[in-house]
Amino acid sequence: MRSTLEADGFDPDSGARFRVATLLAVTTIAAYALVALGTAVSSGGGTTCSTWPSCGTDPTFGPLSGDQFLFWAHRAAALVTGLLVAASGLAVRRARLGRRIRVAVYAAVVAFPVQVGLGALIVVGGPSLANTVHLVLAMGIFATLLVALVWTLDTAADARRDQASSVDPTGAESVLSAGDDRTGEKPAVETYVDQPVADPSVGSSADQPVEGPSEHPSVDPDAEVDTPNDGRSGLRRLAGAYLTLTKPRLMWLLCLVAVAGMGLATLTGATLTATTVLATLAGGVLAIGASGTFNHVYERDRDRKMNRTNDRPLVHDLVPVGNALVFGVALVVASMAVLVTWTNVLAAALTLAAIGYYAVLYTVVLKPNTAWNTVLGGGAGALPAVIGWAAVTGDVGWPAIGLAAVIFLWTPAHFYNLAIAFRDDYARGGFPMYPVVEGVAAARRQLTLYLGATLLAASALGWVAGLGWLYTVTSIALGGVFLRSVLRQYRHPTDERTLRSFYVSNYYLGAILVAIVVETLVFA
Ligand code: HEM
Ligand SMILES: CC(C)=CCC/C(C)=C/CC/C(C)=C/COP(=O)(O)OP(=O)(O)O
Repeated sequence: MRSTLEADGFDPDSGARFRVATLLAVTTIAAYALVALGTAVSSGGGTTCSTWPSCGTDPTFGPLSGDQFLFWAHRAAALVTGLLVAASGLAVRRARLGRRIRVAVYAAVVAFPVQVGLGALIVVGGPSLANTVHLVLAMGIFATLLVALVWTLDTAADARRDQASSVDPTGAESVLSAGDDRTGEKPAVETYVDQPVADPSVGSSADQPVEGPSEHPSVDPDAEVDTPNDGRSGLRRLAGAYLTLTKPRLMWLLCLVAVAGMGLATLTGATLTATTVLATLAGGVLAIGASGTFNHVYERDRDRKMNRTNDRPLVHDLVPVGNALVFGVALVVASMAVLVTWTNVLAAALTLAAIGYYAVLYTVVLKPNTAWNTVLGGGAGALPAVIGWAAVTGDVGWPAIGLAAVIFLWTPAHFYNLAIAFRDDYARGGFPMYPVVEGVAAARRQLTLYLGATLLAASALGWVAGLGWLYTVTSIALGGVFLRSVLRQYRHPTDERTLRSFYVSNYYLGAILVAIVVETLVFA
């Protein structure tokens, strides 16, 4: 039986496709390093290098300054990436991959020498427009390669499914198409059903004996705290229940976002005092606690239906709903009092908006009604960047908006991992999360593209804010780790790997935020 891919003139060997994908992945990560180094080089001042290609220095003798190191690293990365792009062009041609993949990779092959020419023009004193075009084209090359890579991985997974079907057209095909997510490697135990869940509101997959993600015991940070009858004294259990309502595990990263926003604000020359830092963090923690509490109250009936959340305090009446509401309101009042007293009205108003965004816009309007809930909901988590900046300066600035954009784009790359792993659970709860509505393959594609956009936004932020080598090196290293982690899901789409990407997403963001804080507050 000829597979559909063969009928379309494709090479049916999934192994060959995955090998091309590996080369494309390395090329894409190298292209990202090139973009990140490029933004660092152009924001670090164009005077360090005055000649091309020698940079006016000999790299083998004498210590290089930080800027010279970045210039040399940029040139070395350009050389390596150029060779990889050329090799990728040859590889997609030889593997007879689909037309759109070839066109995308060839476009990168053609654009690359143009980039080199523009780079040389900038160094020898070309117009400033050349700098902007150089940067935009670099981002375009990265984006084109990433899209080609995603298409290649998709066709490789399709080919693998086709191959598995043709090996066993009766049993395996039906198992794979109905129950597996395209891999055929470990059916039934750890892989996903690659089809949307038909009607999320009735949790259609709830009755299937799904093993793995939906039953995963450890990802819910609240699980141990909430478990009723766990032998703790009544008072400690009650305190634990109230603490759980505030969603404490989320706080460190959101606080780090706010501190990074404050750090960026100091680049304007504004002074940062210990009072501002402490008050912003205290007000922020109280605000996150308030919005988390309202989220628990509103979702208590759906939480009861989901394995991941059915041990939450309100599901077990550990806290009466009325008390939880009073607790939430008290936290809002305390947060506003702290922020107005020790920071400023703008920071307080933005925090109130963030509470409304998460507790009402996301929880009540978006989450139960649209698969866009995560994308649009990302604005809530992005606001702390602007809040931190506003607490220091009393206004809103571009670097803060740049950081907010990074968080906004990062959110789907963060949460879709969890949504994929727990898609049956979300379906049970009646939530139209993207993988529930559109299927796992589409969600993974989206998350990869959002990750690419996050990496580009992080580079743009480095450019706008003039961040230096620590931020650049951290972005490249952790960005590469995050991208690799997500790309590995295509080849090994298990819940374990998907959840690993979820945690890697937090480490990535945490690391670049720490780099911002160190560069702006420690190195300054
Ligand atoms: C629409 C936006 C977001 C959604 C839907 C989302 C969803 C989730 C979910 C469901 C969890 C599991 C923990 C739990 O049950 O409470 C989680 C964990 C977490 N999220 Fe997000 N998240 C979003 C945005 C953010 C943002 C903006 C940040 C910080 C900048 C963040 C940081 C974290 C952290 C630190 C964890 C804890 C991971 C751990 O258990 O160690 N999230 N997120
Ligand atoms: C300053 C301030 C108030 C900021 C608020 C921003 C905020 C708390 C963003 C986090 C969003 C988040 C972690 C949602 C959790 O998803 P979920 O609620 O869908 O998770 P669940 O399925 O576990 O309920």
